Amino acid sequence: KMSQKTVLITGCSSGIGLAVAIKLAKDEEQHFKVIATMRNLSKRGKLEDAAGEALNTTLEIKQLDVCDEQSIRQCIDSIPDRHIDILINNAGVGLVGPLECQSIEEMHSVFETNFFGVVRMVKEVFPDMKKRKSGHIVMMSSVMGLQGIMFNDIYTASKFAVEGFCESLVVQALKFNVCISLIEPGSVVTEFEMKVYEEAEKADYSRTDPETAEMFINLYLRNSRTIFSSLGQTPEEVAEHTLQVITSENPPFRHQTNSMYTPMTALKHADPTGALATDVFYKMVFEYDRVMQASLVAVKVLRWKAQKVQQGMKM
Ligand SMILES: NC(=O)C1=CN([C@@H]2O[C@H](COP(=O)(O)OP(=O)(O)OC[C@H]3O[C@@H](n4cnc5c(N)ncnc54)[C@H](OP(=O)(O)O)[C@@H]3O)[C@@H](O)[C@H]2O)C=CC1
Ligand SMILES: CC1=C(/C=C/C(C)=C/C=C/C(C)=C/C=O)C(C)(C)CCC1
Repeated sequence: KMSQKTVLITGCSSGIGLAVAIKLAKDEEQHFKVIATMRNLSKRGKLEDAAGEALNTTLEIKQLDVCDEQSIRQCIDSIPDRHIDILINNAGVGLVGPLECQSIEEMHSVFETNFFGVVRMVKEVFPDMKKRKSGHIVMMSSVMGLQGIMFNDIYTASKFAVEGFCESLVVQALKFNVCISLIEPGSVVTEFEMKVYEEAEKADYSRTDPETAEMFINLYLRNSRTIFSSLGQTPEEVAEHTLQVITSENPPFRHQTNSMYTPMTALKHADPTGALATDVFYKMVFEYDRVMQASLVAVKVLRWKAQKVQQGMKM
């Protein structure tokens, strides 16, 4: 029987982090001891409810803010021998909109969480893993860690930073028998989406020109909603992929969870000048808007039908 592995996950108050924590804690063979962390323990209710019997058996909740070195140190020091087998860097925030409407402080805070949050965690955990000659570090990256998407300039840059960081670190890690994996979901239906829309609603569009504001609201936001409702995965689907990655005999360095996004991330490799990727995105946004909307509706219908068939088979 496989021995129990200690898994520390960041950002477990909602969404993907919560789903991964629950998935691993409810593993039938109890392969995992989950340390589900969140920056604000007053938000623990949802995780506790979902955990049920797993709470305080295979799942333990601890405070950890990826932007606060002291809270990271405290949390990890509280773990017996500081022994973490698998670290899942999930905590992250989004930011959408025209650059001119965003303050440098907001941008800093995206990088503090999405990039430096990962760096702080890895800095604290990697040396122990190297000493033990074992361990696995997993990042919740994004397809936006591979391909930029209009009006996600800063968020995309923060995920590219994570990808570059890992690409560099992975070779050293391999020498110490430590694995690194980047999980790259496309759109996932979580509070993430709502949070960025709410921020977008509060934004001051007088700081940009009317044409840009119009593009953001009528092209980006509208298409983005359609994309989430047609291509969006559930956090449980991403959790299933995460389980596959951490239990894999030979864990992949990169893993996309939604094959619908794979062609989009391959464009830059098909044409190193970058013209193909830029051209395809330009056309999708400005010329084939209606074709794209129509095909997304078709995808939605097909997924809905597939779901019905699946439900039918279960009965
Ligand atoms: N939703 C999507 O479409 C996609 C998301 N991702 C990535 O998945 C990850 C999870 O996002 P998702 O579940 O969708 O979004 P949610 O907003 O549902 O969850 C984000 C989590 O991160 C936490 N968090 C934010 N800042 C900090 C911090 N400083 N310290 C600790 N925790 C923090 C939040 O805590 P709090 O409740 O306190 O704010 C929350 O628990 C992110 O890294 C995101 O970039 C990747 C691809 C697609
Ligand atoms: C594909 C695509 C679009 C939007 C994609 C979106 C909105 C993806 C969201 C991904 C997320 C949220 C990843 C999180 O890390 C556009 C620009 C509307 C039109 C062109 C094609």
